[in-house]
Formats: sequence, structure tokens, C-alpha cells
Amino acid sequence: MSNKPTLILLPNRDELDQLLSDNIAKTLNTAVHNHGQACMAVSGGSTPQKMLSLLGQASIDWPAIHTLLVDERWLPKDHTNSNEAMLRKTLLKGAAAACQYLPLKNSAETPDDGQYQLEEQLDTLAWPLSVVHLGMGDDGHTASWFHDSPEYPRLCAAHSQHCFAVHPGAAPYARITLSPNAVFSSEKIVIHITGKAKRDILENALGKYADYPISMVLHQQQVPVDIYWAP
Ligand SMILES: O=C1O[C@H](COP(=O)(O)O)[C@@H](O)[C@H](O)[C@H]1O
Repeated sequence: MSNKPTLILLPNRDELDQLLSDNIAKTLNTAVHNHGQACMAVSGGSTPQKMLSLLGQASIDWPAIHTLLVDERWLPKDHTNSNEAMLRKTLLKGAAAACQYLPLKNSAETPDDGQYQLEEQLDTLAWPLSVVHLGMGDDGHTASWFHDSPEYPRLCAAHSQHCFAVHPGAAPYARITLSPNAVFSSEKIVIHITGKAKRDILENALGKYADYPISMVLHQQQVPVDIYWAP
């Protein structure tokens, strides 16, 4: 099977945010119609904030939606750089606050200690995930898959583990991340990127021999991938 990613180019970020929000909403509504529930994993960082706000206002049966992040920095939940703090200001408001939200961070001191409880919680989700929304950093990382973390080889090779504690070399904060195995246990992946620098990295990452973390997503053959980009 050939599963080449589809590149969807938008003229500006407003149109990208609206189209992506509409398409994720459609995917969730279809899953709820077919299965009575849906599960989505969304990215943190700065790029998705407006799109997540729009998605939170979409007409969706929110109590039927399980929501989680694809990765989280192990920080207090009200920290400026906590992905959950961002999610609470954008997606998890109004009607969308009634979704079934699974935080990746728990009360353990470190992600190394917290990953076991999270793994048990992730086991209870109805896999495959309906949709996974991925961002990408300027270094080609996605989720918290970092080449320079000691966990990277095990993360890439994992066959059953859904989450990993990660200690990036250069990027700040210890983190918890969904594994490639978890991300690829999904029905659809959308990649959300903006700006020329990220487009250039993406083009490189699409190359046959490229080994950016995002290349794992672009080269896998299990799940269809749509890439949304705007300048
Ligand atoms: O650290 C992270 O970075 C990526 C990219 O973030 P952005 O700010 O460049 O959009 C993000 O996808 C990931 O969830 C986040 O934890």
C-alpha cells in the first residue's frame, strides 16, 4: 500500500485554522455517529492555538469526545509553557469543556514516575484514536520525539507502550509523549504547520532517507496523513 501524505496549502493562517477546525469537527462527528464516541489527540505549542479555539466552538457532541494532548511538558498545570494550560484557554471552554479530557501530566514528581499511571489510563481508551493532530518544531520534532533524548531509540521501537517519559537534550523541560506506536494507532493524522522554515524542513523530511522525527509520520504506511500548511 502506498500512503503518500496529502499536502493542503492555504493562502493564510486564518483559512488554515478554519478549514482544519472544520475537518477535525467532521471527523469527530462521523466517529460519534458510527461508534457513539470519538477520541482525539491534539498538539501543544503556539501554532494550534487559534485552530483549537475555533474547534472548541464547533457543533460537536462534546460529552462523547475523549480528548488528550499528544505531549506535555512536566510543569505545573498553570505554568505558561504547560500545553494543558494552553488547551484550557483555547479548546476546553464553553460546550467543549464537557468533553472527557485525559491529562497527560499527573501528580507524580517526574514523568518517569508518572508514565505508569498514564499508561494504564491510556489503555482504557477505545483505540484506534479517531484523529491525531501533530505540530512540528523547527528541528523537525513532532509530539515530544527528540533525536537528542536518550529515550529516542526505545521510543521509535516501542510496539505496545503508548507513552514515554522523555528528556530532550536541547529543548527545555522533561516531558511525557505519546509514542509513535500510539500515534499510528489512529484512523487519521493531520499535521499542522506554518511558515517557510517549517515548510522547508517538511520537504526535507519527506525525502526517502530523511530521519527527522516527523519523517516517521511521513513514511509510515498505516494511517493516512494530511498536511495543512499556510505561510
Ligand atoms: O514542544 C512542542 O513543540 C511542537 C511545535 O510547537 P510550535 O510552538 O512550534 O507550534 C508542538 O507540536 C508540541 O506539541 C510541543 O510540545
